[in-house]
Amino acid sequence: MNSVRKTYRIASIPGDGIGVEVTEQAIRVLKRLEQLLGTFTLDFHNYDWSSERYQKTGEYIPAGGLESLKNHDAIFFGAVGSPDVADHISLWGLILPIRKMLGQYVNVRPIRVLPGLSSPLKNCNTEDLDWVMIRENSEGEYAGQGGITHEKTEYAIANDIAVFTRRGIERTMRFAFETAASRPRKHLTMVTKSNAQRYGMVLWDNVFNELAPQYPEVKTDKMLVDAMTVRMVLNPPSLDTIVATNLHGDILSDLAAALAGSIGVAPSSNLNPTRRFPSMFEPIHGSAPDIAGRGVANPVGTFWCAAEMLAWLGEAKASQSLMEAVECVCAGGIKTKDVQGTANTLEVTEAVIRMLEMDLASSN
Ligand SMILES: NC(=O)c1ccc[n+]([C@@H]2O[C@H](COP(=O)([O-])OP(=O)(O)OC[C@H]3O[C@@H](n4cnc5c(N)ncnc54)[C@H](O)[C@@H]3O)[C@@H](O)[C@H]2O)c1
Ligand SMILES: O=C(O)[C@@H](O)[C@@H](O)C(=O)O
Ligand SMILES: [K+]
Ligand SMILES: [Mn+2]
Repeated sequence: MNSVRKTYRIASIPGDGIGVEVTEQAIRVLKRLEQLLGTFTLDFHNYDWSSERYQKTGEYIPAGGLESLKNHDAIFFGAVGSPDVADHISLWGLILPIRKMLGQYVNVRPIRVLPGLSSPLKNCNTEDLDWVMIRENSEGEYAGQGGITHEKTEYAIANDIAVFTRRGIERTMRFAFETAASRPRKHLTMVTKSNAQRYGMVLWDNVFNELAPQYPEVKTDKMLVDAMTVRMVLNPPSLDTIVATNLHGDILSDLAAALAGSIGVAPSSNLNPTRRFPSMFEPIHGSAPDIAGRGVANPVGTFWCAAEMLAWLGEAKASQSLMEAVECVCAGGIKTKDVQGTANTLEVTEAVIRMLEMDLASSN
């Protein structure tokens, strides 16, 4: 059978700090995988959008930049944030405009205790923590509405308005129900704070309750976000798919990653499910200035992102091979310090490449 070799145009935005370190290594792994499989080409275009660039030019994204991202099949992102730039400037200068302007309205954050890694929780094994968090990715406290007046006076007044729209909620909830339905346990937990926030969060709950009957195969429950933190820690096996607002999802996904061993292993997919514009794949962690430049960052979260990106592009075999190689390397104890290992970023990367070579070279 003649199969057409597909080419995917990938925009890479390494960003700042360890974002640059882990992205570089993940691209090496992806390029080796491409060579070994010989069934597709990943055509990377590097964008130097970073805090350094902002300090030089006054902008993270140059004029026309967002438009040029639209000419890609996917975006591979590292992290943004620098001790030299206020965090709200960097976030709103780079990552949030991409999420918003490219319609990436859900942020999918799967997490598991990978083989060879351990949870800080007692008796929490691989099969006990296997979740996927669906984070609303366009509104809530991140909607961008708000302001400050009487700044720098004793009458300063500031607000960030939490915005919830029926449309924004419904598209996220539908994605969450579909995700839950596609998983063996078919269980969806909705996270809310509708006891204190009586408008936006009540609309959030109501849309969820209205949609639930349309997905009869999905079992559901509801958690107030404070109690959710307790359940995540004390009863991880009781959870499967989770849907949360932008801010709650941001916070709970860092907790989830820590419970699975480290923030350094957790991936995220900023998806535009309509596929009108490209989706963006990035580890959930930030630029980690405390360890940047030392070559010790855990690249596993970014490798997992690479696997998620391949799956989204339709390269299921490549995605699976990559994830299997990453899991074998973790199981073999080649791990960074955050997951109780002694290897550095490069050593983990090279071990993953060797594992891919062993697995795939023979089959081609
Ligand atoms: N989407 C993004 O790009 C994104 C996400 C989160 C934070 N940030 C930004 O990153 C900067 C730092 O934020 P922070 O310190 O709150 O969060 P962070 O995720 O960068 O780091 C939190 C802690 O986890 C550790 N860590 C993170 N990733 C790791 C990895 N791969 N391997 C080993 N250890 C790892 C760090 O060393 C640090 O101790 C800030 O400017 C923040 O705004 C950006
Ligand atoms: O707040 C955010 O959305 C990001 O900075 C980051 O924390 C993330 O999790 O993507
Ligand atoms: K990131
Ligand atoms: Mn976060």
